[in-house]
Amino acid sequence: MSKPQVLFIGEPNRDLPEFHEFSAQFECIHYKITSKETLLEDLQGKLSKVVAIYGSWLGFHPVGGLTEDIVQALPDSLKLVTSCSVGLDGWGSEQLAKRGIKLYNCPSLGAEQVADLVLYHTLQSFRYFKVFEDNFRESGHTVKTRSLLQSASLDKQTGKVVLNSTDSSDYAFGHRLGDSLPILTPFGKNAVVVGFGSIGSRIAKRLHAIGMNISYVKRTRLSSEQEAQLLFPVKYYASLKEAAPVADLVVLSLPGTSETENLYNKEIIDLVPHRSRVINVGRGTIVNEDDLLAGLRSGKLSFAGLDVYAKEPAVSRELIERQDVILTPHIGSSTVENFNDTSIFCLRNIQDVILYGKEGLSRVN
Ligand SMILES: NC(=O)c1ccc[n+]([C@@H]2O[C@H](COP(=O)([O-])OP(=O)(O)OC[C@H]3O[C@@H](n4cnc5c(N)ncnc54)[C@H](O)[C@@H]3O)[C@@H](O)[C@H]2O)c1
Repeated sequence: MSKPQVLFIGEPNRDLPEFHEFSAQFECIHYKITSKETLLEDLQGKLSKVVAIYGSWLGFHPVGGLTEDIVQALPDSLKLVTSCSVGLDGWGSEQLAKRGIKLYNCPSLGAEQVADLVLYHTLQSFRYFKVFEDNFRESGHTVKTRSLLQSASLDKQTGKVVLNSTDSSDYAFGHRLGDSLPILTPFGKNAVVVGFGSIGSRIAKRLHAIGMNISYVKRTRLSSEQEAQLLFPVKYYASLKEAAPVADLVVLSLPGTSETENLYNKEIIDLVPHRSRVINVGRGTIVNEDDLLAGLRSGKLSFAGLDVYAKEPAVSRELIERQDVILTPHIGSSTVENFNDTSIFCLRNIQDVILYGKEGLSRVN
């Protein structure tokens, strides 16, 4: 008897024992999406018997996501689509539901990793280690580097450090970047974590560990038992607008939805303290990048740490060139452990639904 066919539009780790078991049970079709036309043709032709799609991380993004026309072309045999990602943008959840096809994402298996990245951005946001390192690599001299940066200035308009080459020989402690930017410790400063789910709560734990006071914004407050279980003190705010006046640092760890679009905008930037900082690991649409850049140019904001972007995968040139902005290419959860864990989660869901008649975990439609 022939094995049920599963379409892989992204690669799992084929060395995993779980994949070996899976490939003994299923006919695995490894497929590269080249164009929408070819995909639509193949779905009606050589892929017309697949029972499940392993969507991996990228899914159908190369052809603009699981759009209505692709969903309509999916074979009647198809029972489920799995995504390794938490985010649901581009996965055609509602259209799939209309055709009776189940969509599964992965729960936040990489939440710890995303929180690690926020810790990195937070340390950068107060200490500017990267600016020091970049200049140190140029000069190869510890005191000279600190002296150069202490006598430099940060051009707020461009976000670039402008070195003053005539004054670099005096001893400098390294506690200032030019006249305008003091290097501060995060210890004792206020972090406002917006979106207090799997990732947000782990971010809070790390930022508490470096001495920050933690406030959180969530639609509904945690119960007093849930707050006690965190094992560190937290303050609740019902909205970012209410929390903004205390926010030395705002961390955004929310999904990208119509409700969260432009949540961090000029109105919020006007409310935060002078030299406030922002880190976004949620989705790019949450930050109004024009307002963010205006905030940096005016000096109201002293730092932005971004892992996600409004027009991802593209990033604005001005963000790239500014030294008061640290950019990472959407790698918050990108570790081998998370890659493998999410693969195994998706493979199990396919086995459970197709072979064992179970419901599967983390169904989203
Ligand atoms: N940068 C990365 O690599 C990376 C990796 C994984 C997830 N993410 C993003 O992080 C987001 C959060 O992930 P998670 O695992 O913590 O999800 P989660 O569902 O556990 O938590 C999301 C939290 O946001 C809250 N929320 C949603 N809308 C809100 C609003 N309008 N106001 C206040 N709170 C709101 C929810 O109530 C929930 O507490 C994901 O949706 C995804 O977009 C990014």
